[in-house]
Amino acid sequence: MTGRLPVIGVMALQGDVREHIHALEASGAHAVAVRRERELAGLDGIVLPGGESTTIDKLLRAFELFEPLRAAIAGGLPTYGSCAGMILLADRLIDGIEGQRTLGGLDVTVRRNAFGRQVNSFETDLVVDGTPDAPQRPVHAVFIRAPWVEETGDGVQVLARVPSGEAAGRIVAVRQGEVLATSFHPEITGDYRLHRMFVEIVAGHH
Ligand SMILES: NC(=O)CC[C@H](N)C(=O)O
Repeated sequence: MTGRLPVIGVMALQGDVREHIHALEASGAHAVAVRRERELAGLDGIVLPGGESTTIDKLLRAFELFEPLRAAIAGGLPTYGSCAGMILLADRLIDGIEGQRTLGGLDVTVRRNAFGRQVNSFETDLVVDGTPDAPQRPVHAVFIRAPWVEETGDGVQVLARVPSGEAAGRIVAVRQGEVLATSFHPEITGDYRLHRMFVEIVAGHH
């Protein structure tokens, strides 16, 4: 794709869409909001932002975007899901609400709201394999009613685990081919190394 910026969509049904658009634009991509099936055409990659996965599931169906997006991801569209986006990418979900569906694409089991009520939201520094300057420079990770990855399939690389505390060792960043997911929200910290990593995955895909 020499000569042009990769075009990366941000699913814009709910959640922190603007922050992801800003992070992508700051990371060498052209970012566009996606609400309709036709807006999937011509994308080199897509980001599924955080928000509330049960609401996003309903909106995906209301906007008739569920099936086209599922098919695009299954067809190899590079995808990055953060928090609720990680839930949407999970092939298997624990603690979803009744009837909640996921788009799938990532061979993992994800536990929704995994960190429990006491530690609903917290922040920690962690090393994310594959980010620029890792392991010397950890990523400051913000978790908001976050999921974790309970189990990974064969082709899934674990990029980060919670370093300490009650949830020490829990998997919070994974990659499978061109699909990337984090339990946390790098779009709100001003450190865009995860977005840069995703833009590089997208650029390398073509
Ligand atoms: N910050 C987030 O995206 C939270 C995810 C939310 N708990 C859900 O189930 O979708």
